[in-house]
Amino acid sequence: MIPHLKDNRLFRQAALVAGNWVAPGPDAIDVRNPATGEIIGRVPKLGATEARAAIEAAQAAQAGWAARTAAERSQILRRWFDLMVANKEDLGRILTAEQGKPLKEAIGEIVYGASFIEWFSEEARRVYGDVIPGHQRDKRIIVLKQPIGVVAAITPWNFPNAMITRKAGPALAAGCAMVLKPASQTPFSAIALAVLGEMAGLPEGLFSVLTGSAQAIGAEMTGNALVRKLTFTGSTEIGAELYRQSAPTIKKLGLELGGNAPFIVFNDADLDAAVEGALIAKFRNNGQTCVCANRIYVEDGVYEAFAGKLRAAVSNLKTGNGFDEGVDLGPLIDAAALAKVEEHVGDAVSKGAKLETGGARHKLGGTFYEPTVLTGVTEDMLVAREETFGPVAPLFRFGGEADVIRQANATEFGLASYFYARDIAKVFRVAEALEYGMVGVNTGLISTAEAPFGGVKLSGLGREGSRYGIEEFLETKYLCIGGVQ
Ligand SMILES: NC(=O)c1ccc[n+]([C@@H]2O[C@H](COP(=O)([O-])OP(=O)(O)OC[C@H]3O[C@@H](n4cnc5c(N)ncnc54)[C@H](O)[C@@H]3O)[C@@H](O)[C@H]2O)c1
Ligand SMILES: O=C[C@H](O)CS(=O)(=O)O
Repeated sequence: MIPHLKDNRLFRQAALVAGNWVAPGPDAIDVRNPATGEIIGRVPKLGATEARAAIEAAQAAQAGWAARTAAERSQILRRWFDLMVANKEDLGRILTAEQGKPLKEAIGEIVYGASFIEWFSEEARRVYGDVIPGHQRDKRIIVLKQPIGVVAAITPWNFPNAMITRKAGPALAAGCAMVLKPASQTPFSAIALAVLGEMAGLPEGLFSVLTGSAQAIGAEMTGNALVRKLTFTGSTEIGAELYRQSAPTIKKLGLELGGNAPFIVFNDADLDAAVEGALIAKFRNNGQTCVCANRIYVEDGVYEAFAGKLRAAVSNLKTGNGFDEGVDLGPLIDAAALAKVEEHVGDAVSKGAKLETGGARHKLGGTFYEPTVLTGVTEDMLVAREETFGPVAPLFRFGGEADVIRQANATEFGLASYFYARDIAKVFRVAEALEYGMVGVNTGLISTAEAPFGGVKLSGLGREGSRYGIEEFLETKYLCIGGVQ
């Protein structure tokens, strides 16, 4: 159970399948608090049969949902948003219990996640088509935008609320239905969203939440022809597998995948602002975000000054249980995540990097790790090539713009990137040269519902959020009307 909830209806140990709540069976999945290892609850282990039932119910519900006016859909989404905000403390407590991030940060994610429902409750009423001048005297050309239909969504553990609403918001606003499989580590945030969705008036069967076997549920989602769009957020490896599985039914795909973000500090940067930006871009969610600064490049002229400021700031970060007052960094999600962080730090130090602060498991034990700053990092180290996904800030030195652009782009990923500089000509040159879907200029926090979130290369396909985000859930139909004399 989750202590101190104001409304215990939000913590439900069940999955929502085709409008029915399904309780855990004998093969239930245990969900643990990553900070303590304690079991906080259990969810049913569902598979292809339940996924198929949910998809068929979604197909049936979607037609009626799409037939409603845009204003009617907008009003229900707005109620969903209002309920999320009204219950943000409870939703935050559920999120901290299953994911580990500090409660203040978890509530921040609820507000951020709710903003996608708010944004797309507004976009719902602005899905416009076109009327195009005919190519012949008797022809009229009309372009319609129509909902793609049944959408399958698979989401990760690191943002167990916002990665769902960033998909459900535009999908439902467009008139689609959704079958969701959340991460098994963090199902209760998704279930709480479904509870609030029912309260808001989402029709039965329109939104299902399936907990259980990722492979079995995923195979049904990718193989079932009724599913016309698959939207996935997670690792590039799994995203590529789902891409392959979806090919026989030619589904529309949305892939929000891994990252390897460079964070560049030029000689003319505001160093204090750059340190503040690095703290956010590197240590938000304990370094477990896809847009985290994975490589920090600092120009020769300010390297020592920046390294000293960052070391001092990181040394003040407090690691602990997300429910405890004043905690900045929670636990890593599991032992595998801890092992990867240790591997990256050990590899860097063995190849000559210097530990400025941290660099070891935290005295709290479990999956807690000390916030770490490394200097003297070079391109041959693992941290240069792989997504660390933990509280490790590796500082590379560079000399000159061309050098750092080459280093920054030397990766198969292309999600987020950041740089600090004040010369306006340099700002435009560097922003245009970086091969990424998103560029933060003099800021370390770029994620917002107003902007198109997404990447290039192995970081994925499509965009989420902004006016572009709803297009991902629409089909374009062209009418050619003849005989109009
Ligand atoms: N681009 C983004 O917006 C974004 C956001 C968050 C996380 N991520 C990326 O996700 C990764 C970390 O998250 P993760 O560990 O949950 O990723 P993951 O790929 O292991 O899991 C993501 C989701 O896919 C499911 N899954 C796993 N194997 C599957 C299969 N064979 N078939 C169907 N579903 C399957 C999981 O249960 C989970 O729900 C990192 O690489 C991170 O960069 C990207
Ligand atoms: O992990 C990456 C998510 O997209 C989190 S956020 O959108 O950057 O907050």
